[in-house]
Amino acid sequence: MPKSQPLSQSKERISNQNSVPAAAGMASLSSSPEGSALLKNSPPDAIQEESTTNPTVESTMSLSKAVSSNTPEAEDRPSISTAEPKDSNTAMPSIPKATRTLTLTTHFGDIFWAPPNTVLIHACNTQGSWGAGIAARFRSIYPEAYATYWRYCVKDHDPKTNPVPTGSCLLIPPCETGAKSRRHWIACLFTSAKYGKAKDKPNAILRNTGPAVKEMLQQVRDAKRDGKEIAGLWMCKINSARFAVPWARTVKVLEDIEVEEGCIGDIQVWGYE
Ligand SMILES: Nc1ncnc2c1ncn2[C@@H]1O[C@H](COP(=O)(O)OP(=O)(O)OC[C@H]2O[C@H](OP(=O)(O)O)[C@H](O)[C@@H]2O)[C@@H](O)[C@H]1O
Repeated sequence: MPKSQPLSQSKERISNQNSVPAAAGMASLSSSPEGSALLKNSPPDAIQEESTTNPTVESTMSLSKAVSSNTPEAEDRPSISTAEPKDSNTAMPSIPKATRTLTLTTHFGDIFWAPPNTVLIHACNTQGSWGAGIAARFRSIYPEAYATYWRYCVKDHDPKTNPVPTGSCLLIPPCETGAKSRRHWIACLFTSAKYGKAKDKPNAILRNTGPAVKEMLQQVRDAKRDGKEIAGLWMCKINSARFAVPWARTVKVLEDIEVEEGCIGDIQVWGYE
């Protein structure tokens, strides 16, 4: 396990706009639109229940059940009894699957302690800059992943003419080649177009966060389906420092995200506050 290192809150920005990083294996996974809600077809009288599964951690789980509402009235039924289904089950409406929402557990410590094959999740701008805060730590620990992020933002897209869409995610597989390098996936959530004073407003950052996380969950699911090893999802308190969005507001967005079938539904949040 790597040693704990002090949080980097340096105000200095590492200049990167003018330097082309060393090449690294491209690892962009394609975007897909937001997943559809499982209860889209629920009858209007569906009952919603909310329960907190574990009060000691920040977690929420929503369950929804549907009640039959489309049994035909007696007068609408055909008078010939053979038209009635013999097995009453065949007349039952299909019961929608329960939906679950994302569960967060909070942990005190450094996100870079994660075991191999963990996905480390952080918030990014679309300009190709990991210049400050935890992003600068990512840049120094994972230079080849940084090169992939930079190329995606600046070469595959163009910050001025064809920027990476906010509300999307770039999932970078483990790609460091150094002897001592850590084998981590890195999920870049594009929650703001710009950084510094030009960063998006908190409400826009929050609007971008839900779709970006959903896309990340889908990309992780697809990677697992392709046989890739994913040990779990670890996140820092995204948006909360340089992007200036109170952490509690981001938590609310995260805990409302519906987890699609086959997707990991738990994220460990690591930090020192
Ligand atoms: N080792 C560690 N383990 C666990 N948690 C750690 C940690 N080190 C720091 N934290 C915490 O991680 C949270 C996020 O803090 P950040 O300010 O970095 O990120 P943010 O999401 O608000 O903003 C994104 C923009 O910040 C960057 O820099 P630039 O704008 O480019 O200059 C990017 O490039 C984006 O654009 C805070 O709770 C820190 O305490």
